[in-house]
Amino acid sequence: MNDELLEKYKKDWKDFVVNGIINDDVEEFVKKSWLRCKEKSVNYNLGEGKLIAKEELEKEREKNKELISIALPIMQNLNDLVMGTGFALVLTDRNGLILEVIGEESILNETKKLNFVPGAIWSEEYVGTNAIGTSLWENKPIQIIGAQHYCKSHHNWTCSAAPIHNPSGDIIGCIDMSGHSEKAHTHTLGIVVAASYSIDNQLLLSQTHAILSSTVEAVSDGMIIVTDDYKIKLVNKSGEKILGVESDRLIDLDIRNILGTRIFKHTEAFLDRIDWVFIIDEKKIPCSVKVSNINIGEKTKGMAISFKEMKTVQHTVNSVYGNKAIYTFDDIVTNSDTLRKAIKEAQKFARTKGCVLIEGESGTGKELFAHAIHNMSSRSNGPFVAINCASLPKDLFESELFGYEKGAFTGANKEGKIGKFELANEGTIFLDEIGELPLDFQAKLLRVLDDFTVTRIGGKWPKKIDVRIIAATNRNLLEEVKKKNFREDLYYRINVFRVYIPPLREREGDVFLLAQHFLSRLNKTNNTYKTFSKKFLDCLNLYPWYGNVRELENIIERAFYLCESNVITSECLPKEILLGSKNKNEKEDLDFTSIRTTEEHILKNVLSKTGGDVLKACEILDMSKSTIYRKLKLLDINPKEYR
Ligand SMILES: Nc1ncnc2c1ncn2[C@@H]1O[C@H](COP(=O)(O)OP(=O)(O)OP(=O)(O)O)[C@@H](O)[C@H]1O
Repeated sequence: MNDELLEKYKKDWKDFVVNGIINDDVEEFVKKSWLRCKEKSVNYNLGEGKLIAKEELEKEREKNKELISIALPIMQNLNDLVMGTGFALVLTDRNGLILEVIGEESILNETKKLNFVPGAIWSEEYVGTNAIGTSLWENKPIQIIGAQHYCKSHHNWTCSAAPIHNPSGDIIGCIDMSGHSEKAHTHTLGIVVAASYSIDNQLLLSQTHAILSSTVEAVSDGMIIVTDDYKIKLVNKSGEKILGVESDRLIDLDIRNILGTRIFKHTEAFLDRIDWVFIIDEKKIPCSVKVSNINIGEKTKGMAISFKEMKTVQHTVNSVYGNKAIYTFDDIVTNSDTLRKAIKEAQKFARTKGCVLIEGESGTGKELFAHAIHNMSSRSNGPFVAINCASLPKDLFESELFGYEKGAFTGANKEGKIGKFELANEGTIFLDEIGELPLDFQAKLLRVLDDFTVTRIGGKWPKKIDVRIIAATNRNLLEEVKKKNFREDLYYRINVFRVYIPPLREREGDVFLLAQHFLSRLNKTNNTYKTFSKKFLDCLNLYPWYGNVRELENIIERAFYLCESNVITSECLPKEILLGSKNKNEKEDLDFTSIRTTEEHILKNVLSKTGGDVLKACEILDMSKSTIYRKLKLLDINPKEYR
């Protein structure tokens, strides 16, 4: 700095402070600052920074923790560069409070005398025009040389300061470089400006990183970030939970050690989710995985791997579809010794792992038993997936039971579909009406039962499944085996434990007991106190109940709602029950052919009334969908012919 200029500054200062004259060539920002100082009656003979208490300084440093942690390393680098040139580097908060000072010992000893130390406020208000206070006021980089300072004690100094901004653009502090006035150089200001930009950028990066980290932590999926050379750099909390390890153990590990190499060659994994297995400490964790490239410009700099445990996928689908067993053995109402014996046996079987075959006429309670067996088994916390083999179109068997990969066939869901066997993993699959299973599918089912693996349609790898099979039928399966409608090997495979549920007409006392049971349930839900008339109960007792408990349940419900008084009378029974009960003995003597003929007659009649609409026919006949389809098949009736 040339001496002439330093002398000129001194003269300008004297003219202003002593004579009250502002020379025209005084720089604008200096002029404005001097006027502010005068207005605030700053004492130009003082100029020592105002010290705050130690505890207050600690509080302020805590508040500015992030700023200090980012700025300090940058200041230290700068200090190493300018070492020996007689400068001190200072960091302040937004009010000019000094948070950090670094520099050479000799210069720090001098600055101490002016309270140019941590804990001192260097705003214009306390020390007049100076680079720190003035740049914070002006919100721009400022250099103040010699007598441009308002206070006389700073006239041997030169300071250059630049404000620091947070990512929203607010001033949060400033960085300053101070030295003797003869060392003043515009380059010093340039250095300070570069440092403040660098701090601004680091703050922005730190904020972006914080946003990214909390986003990654907020997602419920597991997430792993890897570099382009497969090194793991981040694992979120959900990821740690799914994989059962802390991220410390995974950081810097090659992802291929736990996910294999093949997935990274699989284009599908980059386009969509794919089922894959993590292997950690020899433990296999099947997951649904998606890999996404992290691209910066044209270059791939790493990958983001998101994953869900297959168990969670299975659990979500099961809770949406309500794949749960709701009944227990306590829900089975009976007075019959034979049924009690069946319950005892079923309870024994429930505790084993073997397949159970439940036989009984339609509506006897086979599904109820299946629920109860599942709920008493060790799999009771797992899913219970029921599938009715009679109501499933032949073409859909495989896709429903085994699932399919996306794009496996025309018309398939484009995301692919998880099959019932996979959904039932660690639980039970209930194959109702197994006797209706087409022969070609029986062979496929047998293969599943042999090795407990399933391969989705269009899938490349078989998946191991852990399911218990409960099957039910209202046919005489052994007869079907003899007729070659059912595979003998499959019959013996599923018939490990057999439960036979006797028809309602053979269960003494059950009609009355169940009728009362259904009535109290209805009374409870409707808050009523209805009872049955004696004649009503007599009619029930005389009726043969070929539709079993389901038919009885429907009749009671119908009578309950039809009957307006508190006593349910026989008038609320449908004609066929009244008629049926009158002719019970005759009915029991009917041979199978005559029942078959009657059923055929009724079904055809109803179908012609409903125009071939099977669902409407179900309603009219109080029959389940599966029963009606089974009967239609048995009687060789094609509903389409009635349209
Ligand atoms: N012993 C019982 N106690 C209470 N409710 C019963 C009993 N048996 C059957 N039910 C009820 O009767 C109805 C029919 O039972 P379920 O569906 O289990 O019969 P199913 O033999 O599986 O019939 P289908 O062969 O037509 O599928 C259900 O509402 C069930 O809750």
